[in-house]
Amino acid sequence: MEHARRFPTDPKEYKLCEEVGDGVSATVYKALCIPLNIEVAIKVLDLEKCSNDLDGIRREVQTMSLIDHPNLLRAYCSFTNGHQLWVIMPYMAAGSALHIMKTSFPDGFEEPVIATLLREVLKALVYLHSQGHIHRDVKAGNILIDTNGAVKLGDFGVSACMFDTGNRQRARNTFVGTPCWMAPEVMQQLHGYDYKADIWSFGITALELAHGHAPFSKYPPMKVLLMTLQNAPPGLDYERDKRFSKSFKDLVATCLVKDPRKRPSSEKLLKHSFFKHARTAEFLARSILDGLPPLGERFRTLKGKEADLLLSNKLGSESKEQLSQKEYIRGISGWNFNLEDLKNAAALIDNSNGTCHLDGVNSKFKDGLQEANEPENIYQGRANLVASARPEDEIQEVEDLDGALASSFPSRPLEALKSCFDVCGDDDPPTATDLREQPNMESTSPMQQFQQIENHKSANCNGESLERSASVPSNLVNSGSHKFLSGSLIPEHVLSPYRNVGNDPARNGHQKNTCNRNRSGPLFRQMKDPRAHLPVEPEEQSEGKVIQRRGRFQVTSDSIAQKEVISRLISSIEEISDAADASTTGSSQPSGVHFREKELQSYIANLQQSVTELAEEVQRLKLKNTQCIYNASPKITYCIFVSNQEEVLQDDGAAEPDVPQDDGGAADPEREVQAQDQSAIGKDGSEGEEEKREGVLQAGTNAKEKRIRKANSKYMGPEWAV
Ligand SMILES: Nc1ncnc2c1ncn2[C@@H]1O[C@H](COP(=O)(O)OP(=O)(O)OP(=O)(O)O)[C@@H](O)[C@H]1O
Repeated sequence: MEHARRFPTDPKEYKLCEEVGDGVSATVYKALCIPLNIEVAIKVLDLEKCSNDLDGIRREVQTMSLIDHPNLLRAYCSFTNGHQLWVIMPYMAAGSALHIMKTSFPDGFEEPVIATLLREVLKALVYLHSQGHIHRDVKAGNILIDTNGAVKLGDFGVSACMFDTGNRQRARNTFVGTPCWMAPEVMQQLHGYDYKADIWSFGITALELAHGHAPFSKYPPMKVLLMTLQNAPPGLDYERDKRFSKSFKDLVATCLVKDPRKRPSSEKLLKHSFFKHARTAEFLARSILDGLPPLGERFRTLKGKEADLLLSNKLGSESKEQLSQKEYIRGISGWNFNLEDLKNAAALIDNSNGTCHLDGVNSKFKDGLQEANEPENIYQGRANLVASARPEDEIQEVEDLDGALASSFPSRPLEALKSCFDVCGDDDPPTATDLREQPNMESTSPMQQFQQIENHKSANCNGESLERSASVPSNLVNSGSHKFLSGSLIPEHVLSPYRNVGNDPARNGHQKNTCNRNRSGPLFRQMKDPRAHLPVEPEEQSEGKVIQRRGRFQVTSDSIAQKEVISRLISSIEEISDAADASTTGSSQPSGVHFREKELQSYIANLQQSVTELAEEVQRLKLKNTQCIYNASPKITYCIFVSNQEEVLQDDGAAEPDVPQDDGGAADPEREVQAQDQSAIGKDGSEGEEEKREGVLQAGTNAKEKRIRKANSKYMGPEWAV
C-alpha cells in the first residue's frame, strides 16, 4: 500500500511536472515523489490568500489524513512550504468525472457508467457519514478517477464534522457548497442540516452525470438558489431522459426530495435496485477512459476554452450566464457568489415583524419598483412573460436589487428571502402554525388574493386616513405573520409617490429607459401539488389557466396575478417609505405617518443596539479564541486548530434525534485541546468568572501552545508540530 510508505515532507523531494487542476482555493499539480519514484498529486494552497479560512484548511487536511476508505482521496502527508501548504495525495490520472465529460461525453454518460460511478461515491458517503462527516460538496468535479477505473471522492475543503468544536453539533448552519448541488435546507438555513444534504447533492450529481451538466448550471448563483427553492425538484422526466431506466429515475427522485427527512440515508440508498446496473472498475476504464488524452493536456484545453469565453465576454456584453458556464467548466465550488445580491434581497425584509425597510434604496431599485408599479409596465411585463416565458425566466430578476439596502445583512439570508418570496419546500405540508398565521393565504388562490386587494383598494381610495389605509386588508391582516404579504399596504390611489413625478425629468427619463425590461415571473411558489413531478393536463389546473408550459414548469394566469399582487405590494411599501420621507422634510402628513415613523425609528434604534451588543460579544469570543494564535507564524501550526467560532455561534442547538451521538467517533484534536482548557480554567462559564478566565487563558498560553503542538503532531504528523 502506497500510503503505508513514508512520504517525505521536504518540498525538495518532489518534482512538479504540470498543472492538472485548479479550484477556488488551490492549484493541483502532477508531481513525482523522487525518493519513492511514485507519481503523486500535490494540492497547493496559498495560505496568505486563504488566511481567513484556515479553519477550513485545517478541516480538509485533518479529514484527508484521518479517513481510510478506498473510495476517498486521502492525503499521504502535508507540510508547509513558505506561505504555501502542500497536500500530497494519490495522483488520479484520469482526472475528475467532470473533466472527462467535458472532453468526451458532453451530453453525459451511459447508465451503466453512471451506476458504477455513483455506487463508488455512495460507498464513500456511507463511510464518511458513519464517521460523522458531511462532505457538502459532492459533484462530478470532485469524483476522481484513476487510469485503472478506480473512483475516489475528493475535495474535503468544505466538509464538516458533525461533532466539530466539541459541541456535538447535531445540525449545521454554515452556508457552504456549490449552488447547483446545494440542498434546499442548506440554502434556507432555517433548521440546520445534516448528512441528508449530501444525499441531495448526490441526486444532483446523478443528473449531472446523465446530462453532462447539473440542473440550472448556466445561471448565476442567486438565480440557482431561487430556482432550487421555488421549483419542483429536478428529475429525469424530460423527453431526452427516455433512455434511462425506471430504477435510475426512481433513484434520482428518491434523493431529490425537498424535505431532508424523507430522503434515505446513504446506507439505505446503497441498497437501491439501480446499483444492480453497476459494473467493475475495468468496465469503467474501458468505456470512458480509452483514448482519453493525458490529464495535463485536457486541463490546458479546458483552460483555453475558458480563456476564449472570457475574451468573448469582454468583447461582447458580459452575460452572467456565460460567466457561470465558465465557472462550471472549471468545475469549481466557489462560484462568484454575489453576496451583495443576497444582502440586498434579504435586507428587504425585517424578519422580526415583516416590516419592509426601503430607506436608502438606490435609484436603480426605486426605479425598478416604479416600473413594476406602472400599470402599462405590468402589462408590458405580462406581454413579455407570455412571449418569452421559459421555465428559467420565471425567476424574478433579483439581481436588479443591486446596491439596495446593504446595511443589515441577516445571518440567514435565505431565511429572509423565504419571507420575501415564500420559498418553503413544496413538500412541506403547512403546519398548524402556518395556517393560523395565514388564515386566508392557504385557502385563497392568488387570483382571489389579487381580487381582494383590488376590493380593498377601491374601499380606501376615497381618502380615508393614511393610517387606516396603511393597514393590511382583512384577508391579509395578521399580526404574527412574518410573510411579506403581512406588510403594510396602501392602495396606490391614496398616495402614490409617482403621481407627483410628472415634472421630474430624471425620473421620467429613467422610466423611459427601463420600461422595456422584463420583470415577469412569479415570486410565490406554486401552490403545493403532490403530483408536481407528473405532467399536468390543462383541465387539471386548479390554479389558473396555463399560458405556457415547458417540462415541469408552467406559467399560469395566476402566476401573472401573483406578479400583479407583488407589484402592488411593492408599490404600497414604496408609498409608505416616501410618505415617511416627506414627513421628515416638513410636509404635512396625517399623524398616523408620524406615529409609524417614530415606531420604525425606535425599532431601528433597538435593532442597532442589539447588533452592537452582538458584535461586542463576537469580538469577545474571537479574542478568546485568538489567544492560541497569539504567536502567529507564517506556518499555520497554531492556527490550525482554532475553532470556527462563527459556526458555533450559528448553531441553534436544535437537537436532531436521528443523528447518532458522539461515541468517540473520529478523533478530534480540537476537542481534546478544548477539554484540557476546560479543566484548566474550571467549568464555570458565568459572567463573573470572565476576567478570571481571561487571566488564566493568558497565563496558560505557553501550556496551550505545547498542547496544540502535541495535538498537531499526534493527528497530522510530526511536521505539524513545528
Ligand atoms: N488527486 C488528484 N489527481 C488528479 N487531479 C486532481 C486531484 N485532486 C484534484 N484534482 C483536480 O484538481 C481540481 C481542483 O482540485 P480541488 O477540487 O481539490 O480544489 P479546490 O480548490 O478545493 O476546488 P473546488 O473549487 O472544486 O473546491 C479538481 O477538480 C480535479 O480536476
